[in-house]
Amino acid sequence: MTPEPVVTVGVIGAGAVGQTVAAGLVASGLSQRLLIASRTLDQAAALAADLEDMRQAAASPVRSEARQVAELVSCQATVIAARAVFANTRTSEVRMGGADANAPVIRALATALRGYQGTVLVVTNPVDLMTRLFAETSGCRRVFGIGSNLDSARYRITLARLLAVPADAVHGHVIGEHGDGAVVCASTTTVNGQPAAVPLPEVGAALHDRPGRIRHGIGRTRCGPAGAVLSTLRKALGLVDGTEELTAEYRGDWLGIPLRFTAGEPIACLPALDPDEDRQLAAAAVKLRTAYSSLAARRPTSLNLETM
Ligand SMILES: NC(=O)c1ccc[n+]([C@@H]2O[C@H](COP(=O)([O-])OP(=O)(O)OC[C@H]3O[C@@H](n4cnc5c(N)ncnc54)[C@H](O)[C@@H]3O)[C@@H](O)[C@H]2O)c1
Repeated sequence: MTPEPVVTVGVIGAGAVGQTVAAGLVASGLSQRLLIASRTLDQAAALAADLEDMRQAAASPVRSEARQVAELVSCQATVIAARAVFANTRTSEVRMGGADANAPVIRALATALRGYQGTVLVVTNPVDLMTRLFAETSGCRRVFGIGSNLDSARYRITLARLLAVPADAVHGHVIGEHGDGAVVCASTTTVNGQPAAVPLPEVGAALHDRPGRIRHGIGRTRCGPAGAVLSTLRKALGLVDGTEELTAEYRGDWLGIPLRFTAGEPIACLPALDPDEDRQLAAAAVKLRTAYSSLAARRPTSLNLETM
């Protein structure tokens, strides 16, 4: 009998999100091996040691090792959760506040992983721009951004709470930007298979406030994005079929769109939109296209590891 192939997942960035994703991978056994890279090898080695302790204590089969970024080319999938050191003082368009600081990090990682054949999941914000930047700089084919699936998960639990129904009775998507240009697909949302009356102002306010409340309480959002990463990895690695709302190229723009994965292969499946949702999606596309062009037009600053 031929042995089962070993699935190896890479995680870049040993901070709040990277740690939570990595711990989720060790706990779930979704992959057999985990390679960690970060700004320094010492940082990656520290997280790998902590994860090895977890493996031993929890009797998990998943081994963790520290590596340089370029060595992650052997991984079937790689998660990018790196963040430059900068103070984000924005109170609106908060995620966009990371564009200039994080772009050089993403460019450097994309250059190191040029030609990579595996799946790349970008978490770094502003995720719609950073996903496109990584894809265009690296030339990698399978690059997706995490964000709209987290928004969709938050939408479903929020609507379930507002309508006093179980969360798994709610089906509906949030697409467009992972940010202020998110589009709630209310017209196709169902509860127990029936069209739902979505209280859009309450839903919008809850979606907008939730990340800030989490950050205020525990410093960073980490478990929600990690859940969205693990759920996407299962589909992208072909372990299960299903739909995730991910940043991907769609009709020339990069934004959050539902992708249906079958045996690991994605197909875009945009739900029917009413005229208002259609307008909002078009506005999100223009906003992201414009922000990306102006990011590309600004002179790339060289990556200085000492200042990160
Ligand atoms: N898309 C989403 O849904 C979502 C949700 C939460 C957070 N995020 C984003 O994820 C990113 C990470 O967040 P965090 O809270 O884990 O940040 P963090 O500051 O806790 O960790 C960032 C890590 O990246 C490492 N790093 C910095 N430069 C690097 C480089 N050049 N190469 C490799 N590693 C490098 C740092 O050393 C650190 O370990 C942020 O941009 C954040 O806004 C996105």
